[in-house]
Amino acid sequence: MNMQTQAEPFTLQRRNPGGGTAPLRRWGFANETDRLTDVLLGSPAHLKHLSTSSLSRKHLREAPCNIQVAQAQHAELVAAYQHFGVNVHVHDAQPELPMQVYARDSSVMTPYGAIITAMAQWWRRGENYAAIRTCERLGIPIYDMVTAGTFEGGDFNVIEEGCVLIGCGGARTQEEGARQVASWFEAEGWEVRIAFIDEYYVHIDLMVVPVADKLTAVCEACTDPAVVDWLKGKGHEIIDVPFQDTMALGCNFMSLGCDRVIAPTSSKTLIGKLRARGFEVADLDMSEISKTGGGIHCMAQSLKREA
Ligand SMILES: NC(=O)NCCC[C@H](N)C(=O)O
Repeated sequence: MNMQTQAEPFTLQRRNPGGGTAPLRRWGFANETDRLTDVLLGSPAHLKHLSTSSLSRKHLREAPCNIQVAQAQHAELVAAYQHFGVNVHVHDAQPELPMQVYARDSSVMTPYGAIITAMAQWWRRGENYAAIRTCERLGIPIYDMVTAGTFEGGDFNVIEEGCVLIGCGGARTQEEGARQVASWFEAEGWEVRIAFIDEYYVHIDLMVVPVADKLTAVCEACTDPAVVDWLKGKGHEIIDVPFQDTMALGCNFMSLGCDRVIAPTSSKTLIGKLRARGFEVADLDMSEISKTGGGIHCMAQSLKREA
């Protein structure tokens, strides 16, 4: 029997309310640092530089994004995934969705299927419906959909197998949404920690991103020290990313597993520390596209990772 015949059928709600939902065979991952085989990206075809956050507003005032350059930078990102042998899946581009390039946010992959989130800003809400269609097209069963307030995918941060850090800034992910998702994963037997952050930072994946097993990049200058202690208490080594780099999305990179990382060129300290540890780092100039408020991690959703 091949993988395809073993794949679970597409469904709109796979979650077992009492917990014990079976992990998927065809899609998903145990953690965010195993070898990435399939990634979901969004097209920048209809990207617009909108006033979405303090960070994007600052660039909008000073030097708005050159969309053509941003699109070329995104093409380099796609090429990098392909270079590393990752299968790239892309949402169908829709002119009504100017932020669809940030594929991390409208849905979230889990070991049990995708969560359809609930975007906070009206110009991103349609991305949730588009994500349902993408799941149907790719045959990814939906675990569940967020119905209690708003919840954005950049706030669902799998720290290690069976452990998730949920960001809650209020403006994007509301406490109601965070608690609903937390309750699902607690029922599955996961350790769940909610991190309250200032809405200035938009999502928790601006400041905390897993690199490898027990190795996590954190901007210690803006991350709650209790979260840093919690990570250390779990045996994680921390790679500290400077505040200024973090504000330029320098802590927002993608682990491909097997000591390979895609990171923004501007994040010199992180790249230096990773290379010193023997990591292969593909560094890409993301400076133009990131003016619109997100980085490499925000633009990617792991669909499948293999141990
Ligand atoms: N996970 C992320 O941090 N995503 C970045 C989203 C950027 C987009 N301009 C937004 O503000 O929604």
